[in-house]
Amino acid sequence: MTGRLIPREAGIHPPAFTPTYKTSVLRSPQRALISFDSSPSEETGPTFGHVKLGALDNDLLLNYARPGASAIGERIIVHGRLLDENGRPIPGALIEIWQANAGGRYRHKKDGYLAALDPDFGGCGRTITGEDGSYAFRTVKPGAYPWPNGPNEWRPAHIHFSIFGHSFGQRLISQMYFEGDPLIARCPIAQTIPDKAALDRLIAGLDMSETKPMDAIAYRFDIVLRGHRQTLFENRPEGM
Ligand SMILES: O=C(O)c1ccc(O)c(O)c1
Repeated sequence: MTGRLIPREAGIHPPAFTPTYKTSVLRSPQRALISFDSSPSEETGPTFGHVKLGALDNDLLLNYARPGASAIGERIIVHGRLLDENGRPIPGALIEIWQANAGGRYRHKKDGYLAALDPDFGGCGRTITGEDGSYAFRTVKPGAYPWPNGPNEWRPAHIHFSIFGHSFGQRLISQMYFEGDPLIARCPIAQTIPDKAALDRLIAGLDMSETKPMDAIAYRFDIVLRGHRQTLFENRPEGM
């Protein structure tokens, strides 16, 4: 059964044109947006259940490391659940992450930051959500890094997330921040989000219950795919 894609809530998502985040200026549309009804190309999508992931794909501590080695940095577990706007789990969705290393440097040819590359850290991982929508990664806490948006601007520690839900229109790309980081309040990218509660939902909380004693600290990050569902649920009236 297919259903309409529900448009984004404009008041929650950051506006495209935010001059304090300089690169948004050239990237943002110059004309008013036009809305089209969704069609099968948005309402269908790939299914990932058949994709054979590698055993270490969700383990960034080891997936780029030399045999016997492990990435340098604060060892963390990032876990949570992928939910629809009614709080129901979304199973079988592909979650991909990418991030800087513990020193704040990406393994990317365009990243020339002074911090050293870690030979045992690549910075990319992927996983598929379980039946209960749950997912987990093992990684290092990324470092903050400077960027040329202004004379002295630093990105808070963050992990990039891409989520493929059950239709192409259910794609979400976002960033996860860490509880207690004073750079979040100073970040022009995070501060493009007009709604304080919506920004709070991008901040993972320390989760002692999933921490592995003497091994890794855990953060919980639940992801809610709002308003883009393909499948209609029985208790959800059409058009809601
Ligand atoms: O869009 C950008 O310009 C930009 C710059 C630095 C970042 O860390 C980032 O995630 C985006």
